[in-house]
Amino acid sequence: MRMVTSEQMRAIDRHAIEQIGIPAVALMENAGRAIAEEVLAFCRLRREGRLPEHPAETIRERQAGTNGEERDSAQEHPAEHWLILVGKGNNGGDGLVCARHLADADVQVSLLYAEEPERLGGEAGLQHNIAAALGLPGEVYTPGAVAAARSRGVTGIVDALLGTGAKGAPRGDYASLIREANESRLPIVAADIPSGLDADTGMVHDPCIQARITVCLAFLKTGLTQYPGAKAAGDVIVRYIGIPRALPPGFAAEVGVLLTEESLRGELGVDPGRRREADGHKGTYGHVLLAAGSLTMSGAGLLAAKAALRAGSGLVTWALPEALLPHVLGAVPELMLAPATGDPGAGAWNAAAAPELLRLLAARDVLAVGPGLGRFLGEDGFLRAVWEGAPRPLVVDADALNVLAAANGLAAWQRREAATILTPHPGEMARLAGLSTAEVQRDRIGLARHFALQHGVTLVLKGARTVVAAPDGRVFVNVTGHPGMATGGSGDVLTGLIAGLLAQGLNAVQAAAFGVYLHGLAGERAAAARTGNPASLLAGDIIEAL
Ligand SMILES: NC(=O)C1=CN([C@@H]2O[C@H](COP(=O)(O)OP(=O)(O)OC[C@H]3O[C@@H](n4cnc5c(N)ncnc54)[C@H](O)[C@@H]3O)[C@@H](O)[C@H]2O)[C@@H](O)CC1
Ligand SMILES: [K+]
Repeated sequence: MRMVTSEQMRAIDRHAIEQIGIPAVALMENAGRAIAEEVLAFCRLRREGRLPEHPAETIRERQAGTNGEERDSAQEHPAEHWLILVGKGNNGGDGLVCARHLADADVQVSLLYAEEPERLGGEAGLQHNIAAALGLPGEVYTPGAVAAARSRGVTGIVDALLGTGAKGAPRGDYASLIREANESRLPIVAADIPSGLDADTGMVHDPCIQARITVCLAFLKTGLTQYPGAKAAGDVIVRYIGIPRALPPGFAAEVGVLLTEESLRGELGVDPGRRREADGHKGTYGHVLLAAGSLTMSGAGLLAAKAALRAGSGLVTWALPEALLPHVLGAVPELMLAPATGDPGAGAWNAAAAPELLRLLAARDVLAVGPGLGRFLGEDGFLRAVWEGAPRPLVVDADALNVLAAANGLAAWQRREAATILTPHPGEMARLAGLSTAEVQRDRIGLARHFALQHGVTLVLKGARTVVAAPDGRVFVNVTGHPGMATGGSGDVLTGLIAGLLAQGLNAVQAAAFGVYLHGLAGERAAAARTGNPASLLAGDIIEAL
């Protein structure tokens, strides 16, 4: 599934209307009807008592006419009365079309305009005229209007106040309407995006609609994929409105992609089934070299190494401080162990290990460095030697990222010839980019894209809805996984997984994207296989579920 910024959406809209000649009013008609269909689907679930208590914050696409919601009769919605909040732009126009279709399905509707309806222009003005001609009841907002509507028996709200044309935090009566709508505790279906959401970054302004469902029009907006926006959006349903799926020339490489099995096969060219050749042997599937672990964090190395094996890497060699060897010997019998030189006996790394690693790497396909590495004397020289000397794909994680950050970020490091994948969590990203964690989270997609482009690396910015950014500027967002995966060792598993996929010949972007997708999916399966409660998940369970 592709995702666009508001600017990209505007350009795609313009292309559809001006170049292809699809009338804007036809698009608005489809948009409003799609929203009405989703409201009716919601009403049906509620009537049948099948509504989950909370939205699952999922993102899916639904085709017109495939939601099983043909046409509901009055008998089916005897008690439904929806309040439509109408802004003055095209988002409001969508709301007015939606109101008309709901009324036609015998749902009672009331229109609540944020501004004098005479100020609605273009297609939205046209829709106002139609609503007036039909006699749909409407009023202009005055304080307390939502509570008053609720006391008149309103059962749900359509938020058609602000869409992709919104600039900054909602102002004036728009802000008051949003606050009143949230305070009403009525279920809210948002048109295109929740009003108050930054459609590009996922940041929420104060106030922002807290929707139960967001019916996103034409293409998924990137801001709906990132928290806190994803929470404000509730369940996101992307609906086709007649804008051709084929993007205008030059757009294909620009827009982001949501990671699904379909996009893995399509945009990324990955075979998620990972068929192995009948005549393959362990050499066919690559050899990972892992530099990880220290005395108190040997588990990080074990987890990463095991995950690389589970990812399907033919062989895995774990290079580790010599003093660790007796403790981990036999823990994973499939592993090969390479005690690193220069261990002063304390189970810590040493700068002298770098040449040894590079020598080992000559007969291996990929190097992953970082999990449980610890901080040590000469770490900067160690990492720099590896960075500059490794002619194979390199995955940099955890403490190795902190070494990079301490060395003043990537600016002072030469660009590597072979692929480089960095896998920071938001705190590590903040250190790498010289920002605060809050600043990183404010625009995860934008920052990841910029960083990857600037430094020529593949960046995996972890956290809920992990972002993968490619050195050519493409971005991918992952939706698999759950908060139970925020547990010690989970990142080490991801590093091993990505390295294992690289060893099997996937390129850096494929391995990073497929790795985060699989990691989340395995986490979901692991939680389901246990108690179903994600909180009890251990990182090792993710490996077992791979
Ligand atoms: N062809 C198209 O362009 C289509 C657009 N569609 C809808 O149109 C929306 C975009 O419409 P518009 O570009 O007209 O913009 P919006 O409807 O998002 O709102 C823009 C209006 O709100 C006001 N406004 C902006 N920021 C504000 C703020 N912070 N506080 C208060 N008022 C503010 C502006 O004065 C402007 O008139 C989409 O989100 C979608 O819902 C759909 O109808 C499908 C077709
Ligand atoms: K909206």
